Amino acid sequence: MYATHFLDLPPLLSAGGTVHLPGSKSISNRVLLLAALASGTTRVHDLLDSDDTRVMLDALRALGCGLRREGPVLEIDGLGGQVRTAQASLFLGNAGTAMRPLTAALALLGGDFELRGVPRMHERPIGDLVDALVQLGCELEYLGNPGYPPLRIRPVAQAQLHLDAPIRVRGDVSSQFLTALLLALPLAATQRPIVIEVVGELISKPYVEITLNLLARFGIAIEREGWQRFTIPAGSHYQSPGQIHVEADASSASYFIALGALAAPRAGHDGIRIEGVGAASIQGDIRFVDAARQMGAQVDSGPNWLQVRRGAWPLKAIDLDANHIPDAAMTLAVMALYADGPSTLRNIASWRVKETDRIDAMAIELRKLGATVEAGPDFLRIEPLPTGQWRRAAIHTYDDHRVAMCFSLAALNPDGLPVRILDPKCVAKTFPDYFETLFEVVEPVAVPVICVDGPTASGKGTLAAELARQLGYHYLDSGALYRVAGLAARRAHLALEPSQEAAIADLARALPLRFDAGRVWLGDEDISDAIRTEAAGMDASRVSALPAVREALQALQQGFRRLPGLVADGRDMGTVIFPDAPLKVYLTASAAHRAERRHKQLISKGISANIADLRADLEARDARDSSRSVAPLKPAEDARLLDNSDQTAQQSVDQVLHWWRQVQPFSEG
Ligand SMILES: Nc1ncnc2c1ncn2[C@@H]1O[C@H](COP(=O)(O)OP(=O)(O)O)[C@@H](O)[C@H]1O
Ligand SMILES: Nc1ccn([C@@H]2O[C@H](COP(=O)(O)OP(=O)(O)O)[C@@H](O)[C@H]2O)c(=O)n1
Repeated sequence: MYATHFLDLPPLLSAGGTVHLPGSKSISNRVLLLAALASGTTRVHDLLDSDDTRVMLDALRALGCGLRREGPVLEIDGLGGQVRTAQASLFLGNAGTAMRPLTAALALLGGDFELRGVPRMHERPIGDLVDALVQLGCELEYLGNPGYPPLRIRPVAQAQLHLDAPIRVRGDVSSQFLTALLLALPLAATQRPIVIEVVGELISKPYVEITLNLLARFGIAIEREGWQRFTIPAGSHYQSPGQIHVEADASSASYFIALGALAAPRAGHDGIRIEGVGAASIQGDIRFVDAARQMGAQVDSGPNWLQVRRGAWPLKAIDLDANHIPDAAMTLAVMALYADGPSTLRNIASWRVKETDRIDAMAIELRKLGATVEAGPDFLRIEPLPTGQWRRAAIHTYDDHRVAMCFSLAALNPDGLPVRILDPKCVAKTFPDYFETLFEVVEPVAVPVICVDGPTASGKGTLAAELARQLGYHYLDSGALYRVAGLAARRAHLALEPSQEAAIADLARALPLRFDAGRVWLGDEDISDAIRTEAAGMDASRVSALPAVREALQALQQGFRRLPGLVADGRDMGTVIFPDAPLKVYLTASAAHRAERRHKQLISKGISANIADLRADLEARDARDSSRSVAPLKPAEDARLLDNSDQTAQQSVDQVLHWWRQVQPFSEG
């Protein structure tokens, strides 16, 4: 997951390959609640691991459910319809799929509970559900604004509930209210049937279908008359099915279906293959496939897989009532930029009460890219964005995972512009590794590299590692490779001189080297400290003067150039290894400053050192690095010089980030 302030997606050229998607959020949280209410133990396979499922699991744990993880399987001991903990305060983040059903279940279970979430959760309506529960005789109280969480629930005896008249609930704001009642009311249907009547037109019916489907798996067969009247039979009892598999998330699949439809084919691949969800899915969002086909995508499917290729190009404009695929339809809004005419998404008023007001959010961000968009109370109309008119935009994501994911598709723009996604970690709600998964199947125009070259102890490593951290880029400490080569040669008793050049190069080519969490491994040995001594630096400088050794390490270094970008530090990053890098920095500081820094660094590690010796050593190393015949230490012609003798490390970082913004600007407005 990228926990950076922003993530810059380089322009993308093509896509192809296979993706395995995480489990569906809607199915995961329903299954967790049903397993918790049921009698018996349920083994849940392929559960989604995300913010929303985590808050649900924390809540169930607090309610006294036994939860055990066995590798990829989660075992849940059901409460059998009885509370174990009669009092709890539960934090449910921004998870509507936890807040709504838990409100209903806890109101019926009997206990003293408080339910809270993040500030946005306290702006998401729950009044219609609370009204329905109060009608029934449950005791709920608003702790903040009426109609919204946080809530207080007090115990009531089942005997006090009014279950004879049908329970009426509005269906036109969120289908989650009905889902919550359907999931929870079997608790009270042991003696008599319970009828629920929907007031107003029910939206998002497919999500209710998921609910009914999963209730059936847990032994509860709801009778339905149209979408208006639901009867929970007398004697209903939740029974664990023993094992249950969570399908991959069909809404998450929408980004990859769109990718297959939008991207040019990637050499050696046959479009995008999506594993874990397909034609047999119980999720309503699988019907996104129909919409994508309507826009021109070629989609083949099996029960639990999809294969998507680009068909019509440009895509065909669409005019769609998207009420049946509210979440996935956001992806269509971005696809519409690549269509042959204006597209309209209708009947999407529910977007306004999701993680954010999604109609406004989509309109504002699409306009930032340069698009012409009309936003109505319950519709969105998007004009295609022609070549030459795209703009470099920093996309605000409103703590809404779907905004972040669907705007990543803007990186396929024909103008070859990068896209900045602000607060990329918001994808953790349903798909923590979304960007990593995307990067596995796309081919960028070029992966950006920032090179930091310069003499020893100028602060290259410090600067480069911090830049990489802030940008979410990979980091290459190329000096470490020469240090390891020097160490390996020493251990092999090879003289570090030209007579042994071929042997050292062979050794370097076959190094079983691994970088992991800031440590350097050679085979099974952590050699991070062994290569950091001054003697190891000298040895590195010696082997690095041998052309065959440099040659042997070249491909290894270039292999670090992976999405979303790379910061590389060394001596010849800008001159030899990445000559096309868009930003090259040549970092220097006076010999006196550098000797002093190295001295402090060594002392802080408990290694005794003498400034005069260090200075003599580093000047000798500078001389050798600068005078060698291959890849001598010198600034690339297009490098920006930075003398940081009088700067703090933070000032150097700020300076380079400033240059990077000049090279790669984004408009925020
Ligand atoms: N701009 C700076 N000002 C002061 N000290 C710095 C600066 N940059 C780095 N340092 C310190 O200098 C030492 C050497 O930096 P390092 O990044 O290891 O250099 P290099 O990779 O160029 O050999 C470190 O202890 C680091 O904290
Ligand atoms: N790209 C690189 C990186 C390091 N090196 C060599 O490897 C030695 C150690 O590099 P380093 O970056 O770890 O050294 P410091 O600058 O940290 O002292 C340098 O003195 C160079 O001789 C190189 O030749 N080319």
